[in-house]
Amino acid sequence: MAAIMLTTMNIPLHTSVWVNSRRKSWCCYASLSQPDRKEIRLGLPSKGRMSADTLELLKNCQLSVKQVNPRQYVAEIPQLSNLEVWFQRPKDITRKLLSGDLDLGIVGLDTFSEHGQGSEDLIIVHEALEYGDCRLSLAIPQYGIFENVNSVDELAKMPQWTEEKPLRVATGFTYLGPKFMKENGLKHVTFSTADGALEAAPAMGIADAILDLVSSGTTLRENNLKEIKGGVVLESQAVFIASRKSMIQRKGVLETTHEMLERLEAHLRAIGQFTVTANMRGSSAEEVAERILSQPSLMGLQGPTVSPVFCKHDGKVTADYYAIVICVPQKALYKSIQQLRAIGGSGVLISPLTYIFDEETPRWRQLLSKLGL
Ligand SMILES: Nc1ncnc2c1ncn2[C@@H]1O[C@H](COP(=O)(O)OP(=O)(O)OP(=O)(O)O)[C@@H](O)[C@H]1O
Ligand SMILES: O=P(O)(O)OC[C@H]1O[C@H](OP(=O)(O)OP(=O)(O)O)[C@H](O)[C@@H]1O
Ligand SMILES: [Mg+2]
Repeated sequence: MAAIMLTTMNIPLHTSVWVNSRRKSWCCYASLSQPDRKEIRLGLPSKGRMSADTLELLKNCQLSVKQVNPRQYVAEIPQLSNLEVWFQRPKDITRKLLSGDLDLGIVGLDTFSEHGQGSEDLIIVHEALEYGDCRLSLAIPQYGIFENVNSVDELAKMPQWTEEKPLRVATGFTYLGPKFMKENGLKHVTFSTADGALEAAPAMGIADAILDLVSSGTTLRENNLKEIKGGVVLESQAVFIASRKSMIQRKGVLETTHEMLERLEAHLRAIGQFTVTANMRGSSAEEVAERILSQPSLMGLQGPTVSPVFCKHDGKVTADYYAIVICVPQKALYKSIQQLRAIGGSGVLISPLTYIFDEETPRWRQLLSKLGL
């Protein structure tokens, strides 16, 4: 941790550092992009829903975060040299990427969209880390004047909303909320905000509608609220984000981004995929391959690997059997086994795949082109 302590103590004299004891995080109003900082900084969610799943994902990518104790906000990933992990609230991760105090981060797309506010300096490097699924959705009461209102259009057409008496919406999403209402033709709207338990606002008479995150829908139902057609502002899951400036200007950030992206993609691509090996009698590798390719569930990622199994008969080495290896998604597994058997496959072995490394990750190309490189 010596390097990290050095960074903290290296803050220039003109910097004002303030400690917010309630949130136990510190912010730095110094030179925003910190050009002299040598370490690469990755922001990860400090607590809440995203935290454990983020650490689990990185562990599965062989990027385990080493945290000395859970109350410490800084850690490291030994596989990634010169990288500091800073645990922060998701919204602060986005803000600190914008200010240049972090270079990389993992947050929900909802937080990214709300607090990133479309900034060109923030880039989504991987848009689907496959956890933290939820949607930002508009909800209204199931009762009273809303009983027969089931879509945003119907809500917009209600005669009740006027300049003097606008639709009152409670939300923590004060950037995305107004933007969505404007785009959907809701002219007379006012917003109020709160940090949590927004679902109580309509029953308390504070708001007519709420705009909040929904995953199971239980909280809405328990509070007699309903989602409406056209009311989903965005579908969210965890995303890997980076600062454009950092990737271009700060030494090592682009390389670290590449390594993380490769590992993330290799792991995520392998989820739910299995390698299937089997033996098959045949006259040649091509003939066996043709039989396999005649079955729709046996195509594999790039067609089957077919290798001869050599035996010695009467002093002569021949290949009567072929070993085949294919990659099959879990949902097609049983069908694949049936199809393999139908074409003469025997001794079928199945094992889960851990990583699939492609020649080049498709997202890496996209990233380079976004960066103009
Ligand atoms: N049902 C859900 N409700 C809220 N967030 C969800 C839900 N399902 C997934 N998420 C994801 O988890 C994130 C919330 O994580 P967390 O609770 O750590 O932060 P937070 O509540 O925004 O932080 P804070 O406590 O500072 O408000 C959301 O931004 C979203 O991406
Ligand atoms: O659709 P569901 O599965 O019911 O989840 C949605 C609820 O979860 C979140 O609240 P959280 O638990 O973070 O509490 P808070 O609103 O007080 O922050 C969100 O703000 C919703 O209220
Ligand atoms: Mg919360």
